Amino acid sequence: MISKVGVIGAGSMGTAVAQSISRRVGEVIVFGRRQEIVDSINTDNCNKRYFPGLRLNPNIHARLMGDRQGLADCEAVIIAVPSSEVRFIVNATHDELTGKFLVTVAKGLEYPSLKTMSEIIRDETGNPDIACFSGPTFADEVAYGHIAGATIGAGGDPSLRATISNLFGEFILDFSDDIRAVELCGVLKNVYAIGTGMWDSVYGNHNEHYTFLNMCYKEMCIFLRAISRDKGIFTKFCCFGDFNLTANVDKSRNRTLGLMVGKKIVKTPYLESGVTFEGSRSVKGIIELAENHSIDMPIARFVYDVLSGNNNVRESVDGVIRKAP
Ligand SMILES: NC(=O)c1ccc[n+]([C@@H]2O[C@H](COP(=O)([O-])OP(=O)(O)OC[C@H]3O[C@@H](n4cnc5c(N)ncnc54)[C@H](O)[C@@H]3O)[C@@H](O)[C@H]2O)c1
Repeated sequence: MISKVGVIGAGSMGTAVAQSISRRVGEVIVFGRRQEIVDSINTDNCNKRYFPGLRLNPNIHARLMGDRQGLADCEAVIIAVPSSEVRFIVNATHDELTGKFLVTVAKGLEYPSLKTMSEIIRDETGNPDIACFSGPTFADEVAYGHIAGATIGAGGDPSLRATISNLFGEFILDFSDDIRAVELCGVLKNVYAIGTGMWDSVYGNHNEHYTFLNMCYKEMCIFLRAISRDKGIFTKFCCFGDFNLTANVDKSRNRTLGLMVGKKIVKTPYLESGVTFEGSRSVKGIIELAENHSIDMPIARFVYDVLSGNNNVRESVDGVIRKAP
C-alpha cells in the first residue's frame, strides 16, 4: 500500500479522486491554491466550495501549492488541474515530481505542440513512465462513491501498472499501453460533445440525436484507427463510455457549451476562454492532427467553424449532413 499520495488541484476532480483513493492509501494530501479550501479540508473534512455536502475521509488533508516539502514527501502524485495549467504547474514543481509515480486525469491537447498531458509531464519531469486515467467519470458521482469505469493508460513498467491499478481499485478498470490514444479519446469526446450540443440546439428528436451521435462516433473511430496502436480501444471506458457520457448528458460542460452556442446564449468566437470547457481549446489541435494524418473530419471542422465565429449554426449543421461519410 502506498503511504502518501498527493493530488494537485483542489477542484471537483481533485477532491473526487482524493476521496476515492483515500480508501486504499495511508494518507492523501490535496494541494490547492486557495487558503479557504485548504482550511476547510483540514478543519471540517469538507471542500466547502466544490462539495459542501460531502464529508471527506479523515485521512485526506490539504496543503497550499507552495508547500514543496509536502509534495516531495508523496510517493505518487495525481495531477487534476485544467489542462491549460498542467505545463506551468509541472514546470514549477518538477524537482519534487521527478522520479515519482505520476498520473494525469487532466484532459486536453496543448496547442501548437499538439502534446497530450502525459507528454507535457514527461517533457517537464523527464520521468519515462507517466500514467493517465480517463473514463465516464463525472467528478460528483466519483466523489459520492458511485460505480464508474475507467481506462488506465500506462506503458511498459509493470510496477507502475500494478501501483496504479491498486490506487484506482474502486473503479472498474480496463487498460491500454497506448497512453496518447487514451488521452486523445478524452480530447475528441469533448469536441463531439460540443458538436452534439450544437446539433441538438437545432434538431431535437431522438432519431436526429442518435443519428448525429453515431456520425460523431464513426468519425472518432476513423481518427483512432489511424493513430492508435491499441486496436481494442473502441470498446474501452476512455472511448465509448466517456464519449457517450459527455455527448449525451446535460451535466457535461462541453455539451452545455454547444447547446448555449447553438441557442446564441454564448457568443462566438469562443476558443480561448479560461473556463474548463476544454474541448473548445483542443478542437484546433485535433483538426491539425487530422490534417497531419490526412484524415477528413467534417464534424470536428464544423465545431471549429462555429466556435471560431460562424454564428449560423443551422447552416453549419446542415453542411455536416451533406459531407457525412
Ligand atoms: N479523467 C477523468 O475522468 C476526469 C473527470 C472529470 C474531470 N477531468 C479533468 O480534470 C481536470 C480538472 O477538472 P475539474 O473538473 O476538477 O476542474 P475544476 O475547475 O473543478 O477544478 C480545477 C482546480 O484546479 C485549480 N487550479 C487551476 N489552476 C491552478 C494552478 N495554477 N495551481 C493550482 N491549482 C490550480 C483550481 O483552483 C481548481 O480548484 C480537467 O482537465 C478535466 O477535464 C477528468
